[in-house]
Amino acid sequence: MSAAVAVVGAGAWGTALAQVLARDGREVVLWAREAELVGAINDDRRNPLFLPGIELAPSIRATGDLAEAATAPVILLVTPAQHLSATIAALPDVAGRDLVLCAKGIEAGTLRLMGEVARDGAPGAALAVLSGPTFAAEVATGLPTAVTLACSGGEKQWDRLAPLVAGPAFRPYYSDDIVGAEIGGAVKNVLAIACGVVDGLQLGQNARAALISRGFAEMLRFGLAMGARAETLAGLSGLGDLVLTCSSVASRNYSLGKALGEGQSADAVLAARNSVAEGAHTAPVLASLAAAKGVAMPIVAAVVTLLDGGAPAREVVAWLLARPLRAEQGG
Ligand SMILES: NC(=O)c1ccc[n+]([C@@H]2O[C@H](COP(=O)([O-])OP(=O)(O)OC[C@H]3O[C@@H](n4cnc5c(N)ncnc54)[C@H](O)[C@@H]3O)[C@@H](O)[C@H]2O)c1
Ligand SMILES: O=P(O)(O)OC[C@H](O)CO
Repeated sequence: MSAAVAVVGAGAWGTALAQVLARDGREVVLWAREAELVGAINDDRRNPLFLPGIELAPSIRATGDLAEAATAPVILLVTPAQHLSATIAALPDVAGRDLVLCAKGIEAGTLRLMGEVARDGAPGAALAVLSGPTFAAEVATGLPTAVTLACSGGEKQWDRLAPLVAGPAFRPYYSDDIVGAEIGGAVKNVLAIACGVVDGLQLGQNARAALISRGFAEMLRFGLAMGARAETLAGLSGLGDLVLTCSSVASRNYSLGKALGEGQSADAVLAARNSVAEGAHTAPVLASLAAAKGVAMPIVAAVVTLLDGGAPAREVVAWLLARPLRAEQGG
């Protein structure tokens, strides 16, 4: 008999989500791309590559067989955004299943949001997006948080998914705004890099707060142009995750930005990591998409310049501050 739920991707977030779903002995199948992780999870109850130091629930069963994971009626897709399309293409037919998208990013080249990638790759599946302020290590140790669970299938789909996802310390809130939930998670990663730069340059807490606020204005402008609802962007998957990710070195995106502000190059920082910093991939794609929609996103443009090594961080900040004065609200 197949498990009630499968998690595809055993990085930090997929492993933490498996831990949430596996409460009360529920069997969860966790697909790991790395063969050594299958043994480590099944035999040692550990994920030493991506979530070290956490003992995993006994009802999590790792597999290296994607087809086996795909037999579950509910499948959480937790690969990095740039690998979602290839992962879906490798799945057997998942028509009629619930696919819960958990990656936060926009696909390079095609400029597709994760929902578009999944709709194209798995046309008959019922899509949902799970997104919010969720550092994997905190979630895996049972610290409380709340997320947006946006369901393309409306309340009927929510009734299927919410009881699976919700736990004593993991509280989903219903939405039907798939695009809004996706955009918050993708854009906040780029803005977190910018916040890290501000802190790497030691520009002060006022500057960080100002940047979060002006960054949110960019997220809102872009989101509205893409068809998102303002209240979704102001919720857990938008502002909530932005505040989290812009405030802590536990964020891979923020810590990348901090290193840039301290004078390191993006290439050097990323080459030393095995974990993903989605904002580095999303930034140029987001800048292209915003340009195509006629949406001004100066902070995002500044992050693109910094990631490319196009100018020193202090110069990029000076450029941002010297832009023409304008009204706080508006495009
Ligand atoms: N870590 C978190 O706290 C957290 C929280 C919420 C959302 N997310 C999102 O979840 C997604 C996954 O991030 P993560 O933190 O679990 O990853 P991670 O940085 O912990 O691990 C990297 C992951 O990338 C996978 N990978 C590498 N190359 C691949 C390929 N060619 N095909 C498929 N998979 C490949 C690895 O197997 C591994 O699962 C990202 O979009 C991230 O933004 C992460
Ligand atoms: O470590 P980050 O920057 O990828 O952030 C992780 C999560 O998205 C926080 O919600």
